[in-house]
Amino acid sequence: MEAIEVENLVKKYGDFEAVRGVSFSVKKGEIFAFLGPNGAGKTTTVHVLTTLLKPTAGKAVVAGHDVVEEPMAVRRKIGIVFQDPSVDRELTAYENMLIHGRIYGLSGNELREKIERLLRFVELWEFRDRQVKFFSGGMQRRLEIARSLLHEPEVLFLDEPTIGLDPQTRAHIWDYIRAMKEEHNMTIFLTTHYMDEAEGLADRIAIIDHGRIIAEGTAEELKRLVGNEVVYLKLEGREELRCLKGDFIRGCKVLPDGRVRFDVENAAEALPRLFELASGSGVRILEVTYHRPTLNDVFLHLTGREIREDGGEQNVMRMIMRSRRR
Ligand SMILES: Nc1ncnc2c1ncn2[C@@H]1O[C@H](COP(=O)(O)OP(=O)(O)OP(=O)(O)O)[C@@H](O)[C@H]1O
Repeated sequence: MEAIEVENLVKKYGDFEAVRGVSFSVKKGEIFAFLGPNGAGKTTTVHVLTTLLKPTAGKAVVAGHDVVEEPMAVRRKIGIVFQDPSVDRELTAYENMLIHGRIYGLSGNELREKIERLLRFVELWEFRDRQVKFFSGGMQRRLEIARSLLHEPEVLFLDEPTIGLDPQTRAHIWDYIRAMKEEHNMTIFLTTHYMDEAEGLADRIAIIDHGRIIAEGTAEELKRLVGNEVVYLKLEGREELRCLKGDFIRGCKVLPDGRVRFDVENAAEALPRLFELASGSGVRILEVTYHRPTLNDVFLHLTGREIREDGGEQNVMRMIMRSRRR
């Protein structure tokens, strides 16, 4: 069954089309990532799918309900972790959980047990009575995740879940996300501009740019769009023998620095075969390097631009500015 189905979704702000006809579907139990640079339309799409914004055109069905026709039914079945912090900083972690649970009609022992289980899950149980304003950014994000799980959503939306966090905290949050999928078969839709996050977490990735999906597939499928993997060998031996011949070698070029570049389908599989060919031809291998395309190469290949890593910093600055304004 599809947990999310989106057809030709369009969202305009005035005359500006932020989402320009996107279509995709996400299967139940799948982690699906929207990967794209700042301003690509990721947050806008999340806001439409979570019923916070009405689409200008197109159709979106989440957890079996149309986002325009049955917004309340959608809301009951989804959890959201926003890009900007939304927990109450004056309250304790426990109080934040309690209020959120009550909004969803939970109470008594059931609510208390869930809060304990979830705060333990995100390793915040011992800090439950501390006001959130004394939490680090990572602790706040973990609390937001715990809170979003209180009503056992079928589909969880995470908008840039690790933006601005240090590498160790990011790794922790990735573990929680994987555990939610594995232990609860939860469908997770996440947006990110971090390629390692999309690659490390998502079963499938849609690359979004200027409001359009420009490619979709598993990380491996996307990388194949770029074409070959490349092995560079520094060889010692007769020059005319350096372009080793083999049916798995798609191209070979001697570079000005003396290294030889081999285009192959799969570098890991090609390496031992290149070693064999070299020793058979009496050529000695002095140095080996290889390059497998990254998702950045895919983005570059498709758009001619890079997904800029420093976009994260811009976002962090924006978050700081926004929280100062509050
Ligand atoms: N309320 C709004 N009014 C006008 N334009 C908007 C509004 N919200 C977003 N936009 C514009 O729509 C485009 C898409 O924004 P969106 O926030 O969806 O992108 P994003 O991919 O999530 O990027 P980011 O991670 O920076 O939020 C951007 O050009 C943005 O400036």
